[in-house]
Amino acid sequence: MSAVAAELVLRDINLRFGGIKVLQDVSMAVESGRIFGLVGPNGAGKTSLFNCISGHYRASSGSITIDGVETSGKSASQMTKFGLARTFQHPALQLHETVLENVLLGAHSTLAGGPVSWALRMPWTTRSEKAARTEAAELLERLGLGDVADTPAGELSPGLHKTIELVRALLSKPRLLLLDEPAAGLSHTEVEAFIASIRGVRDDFDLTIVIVEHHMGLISAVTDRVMVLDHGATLMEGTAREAQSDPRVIEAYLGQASTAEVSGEPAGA
Ligand SMILES: Nc1ncnc2c1ncn2[C@@H]1O[C@H](COP(=O)(O)OP(=O)(O)OP(=O)(O)O)[C@@H](O)[C@H]1O
Repeated sequence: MSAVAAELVLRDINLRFGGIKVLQDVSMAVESGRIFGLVGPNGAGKTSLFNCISGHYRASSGSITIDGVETSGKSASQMTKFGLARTFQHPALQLHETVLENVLLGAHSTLAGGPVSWALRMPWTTRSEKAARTEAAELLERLGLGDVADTPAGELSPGLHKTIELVRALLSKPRLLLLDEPAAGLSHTEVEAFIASIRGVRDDFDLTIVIVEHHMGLISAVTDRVMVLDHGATLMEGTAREAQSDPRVIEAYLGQASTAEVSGEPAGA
């Protein structure tokens, strides 16, 4: 598989848990190299859709393809081989380990050999691990974490935890990157830094990116297109600007306790 940004196509995705319909006939197409936003009120089904794409959930029906190859039904670890990496709403880090060690957890899918040769520390494994360390250190530098590479992750802010997760995802050399609420818990300055860097990351690493996010300022600044989900179904698709002025979207958000989300104010900044 060539290392070119992936094309992602979803057709009629349905997801049910018992009698609950979490996703209903959701379709979307993300062209290679685009940054695509997935927005909608709380409980709309955004993370569930991510989970279907990343193999953490199995869709009840529908098709998911990456560069035309069917991937629905594949496990999360198999999806890594299709060039997919993701971050989570709540980063799962080893807080006592250093930033570098946490990032290296993302390198296993690209290390030579397997668990047996890693445990026996065979020469090719050691070489590969050394290369991963160098690459991780370079990536940390590139994303502004070079100075804290040897600091325990627990000593850093929640915003920097998100960056560690992003670096970890990039280390697996993805072609398709799913970011689940990258701005949640970030300060205003950290959100601005993320906005300033994400398009460069997309270009430098030749990625297609899908972002779930409530922060409409961020979505407007970085996405090419967005899809709005509500109650598990597609409400509209278009540019972020079109979404923000769409009466259906405004109404869906007005049903929520806070209307700040659609007006572009940061959530929790
Ligand atoms: N494993 C599961 N079992 C049962 N219901 C689930 C499961 N996962 C998600 N759901 C339900 O699916 C619906 C959509 O949840 P989801 O987390 O995908 O929404 P979301 O749009 O990401 O919300 P938020 O913006 O608050 O993160 C919710 O009603 C949720 O309770």
